[in-house]
Amino acid sequence: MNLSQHQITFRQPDDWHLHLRDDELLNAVVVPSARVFKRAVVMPNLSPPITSIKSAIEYKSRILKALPKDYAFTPLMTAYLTDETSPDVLREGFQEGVFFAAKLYPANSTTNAAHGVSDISKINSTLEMMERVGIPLLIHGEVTDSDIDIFDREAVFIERCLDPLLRRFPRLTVVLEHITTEDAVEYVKTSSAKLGATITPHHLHINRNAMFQGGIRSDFYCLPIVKRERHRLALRRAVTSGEPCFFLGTDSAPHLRSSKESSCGCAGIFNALNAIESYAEVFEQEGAIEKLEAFASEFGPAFYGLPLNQTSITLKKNAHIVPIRFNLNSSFSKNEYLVPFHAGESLSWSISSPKEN
Ligand SMILES: NC(=O)N[C@@H](CC(=O)O)C(=O)O
Ligand SMILES: [Zn+2]
Ligand SMILES: [Zn+2]
Repeated sequence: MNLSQHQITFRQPDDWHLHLRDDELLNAVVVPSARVFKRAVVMPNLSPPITSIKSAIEYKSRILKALPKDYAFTPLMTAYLTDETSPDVLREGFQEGVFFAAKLYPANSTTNAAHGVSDISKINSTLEMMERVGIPLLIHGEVTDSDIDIFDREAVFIERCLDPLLRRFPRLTVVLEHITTEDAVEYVKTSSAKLGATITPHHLHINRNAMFQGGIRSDFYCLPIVKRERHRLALRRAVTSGEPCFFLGTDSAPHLRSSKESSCGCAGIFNALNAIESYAEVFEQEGAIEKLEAFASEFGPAFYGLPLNQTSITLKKNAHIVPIRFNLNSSFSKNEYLVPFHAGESLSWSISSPKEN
């Protein structure tokens, strides 16, 4: 890492949790991610979800086709687990290099999770196979029981589902995605090195007040829902702790304006436009900018046993206002657009294009 007051150059980062969507929206959102990140773990919660080898291969080729020619970007594809997942298909897809990991959405826990797993015991044989073969399990860690308060769903998931799962499958590689609580930070930190966690930029910046600042603000609604201030502070300590179990995953989750501004708005924050700048802001505020590289570019590959990127990126001290809209092309209705995270706010760092070392 080359660090001065005005510029930081560091190993090119990867995004270990990303929603790229499909079709025209994919074409619009892939570029902001691919201009910064070398690799990204692409979430399979499309409609219909990515459950077969064929659909993953086809989706990957649509992603690559949506990239400008000179972009070197590797999408790492995931399989969406359902009650009906065939362990043989998953194993074959992994061994052929199509699937990088499998994603567990508890049924109805989040966007496009209706086909998710209704009860973890239903996928026992799949989990046994994953542990044996070495397929990582990525988890949206929230229970869905209506009697559990939405702010407690992650902590209850850890206690009721994750902890028993890790006891049953101690050699399974597991990532608890987009953690949002002090409880998750403590649990992951004190578990075996087989358990890691991704942390988003937005959960480092906002607490639950943001959703109700002067009115209801659906742009700050995502799942797991943002929590109290003490949880945000615990997450900030986690990312700057230098603990290798915590690594970067933006969970950038674009939804069209009509889906966000609605009486039943979708969960998800589109942060791909300025994700690395957003993380840099946090690390600088915490007086730990020198810890950014390990979190963004080293702990993820180390966790997954992948090579480190040999390219680098440069962030320059260049305060700028984030646009209030990310416009879409004419294939969308003219009322549609995306609102980027930090819309209208000032961020201190700007990225120059990635370059070779
Ligand atoms: N994070 C979100 O609020 N939304 C994600 C789904 C997810 O990651 O849970 C989406 O796909 O929109
Ligand atoms: Zn999720
Ligand atoms: Zn997500």
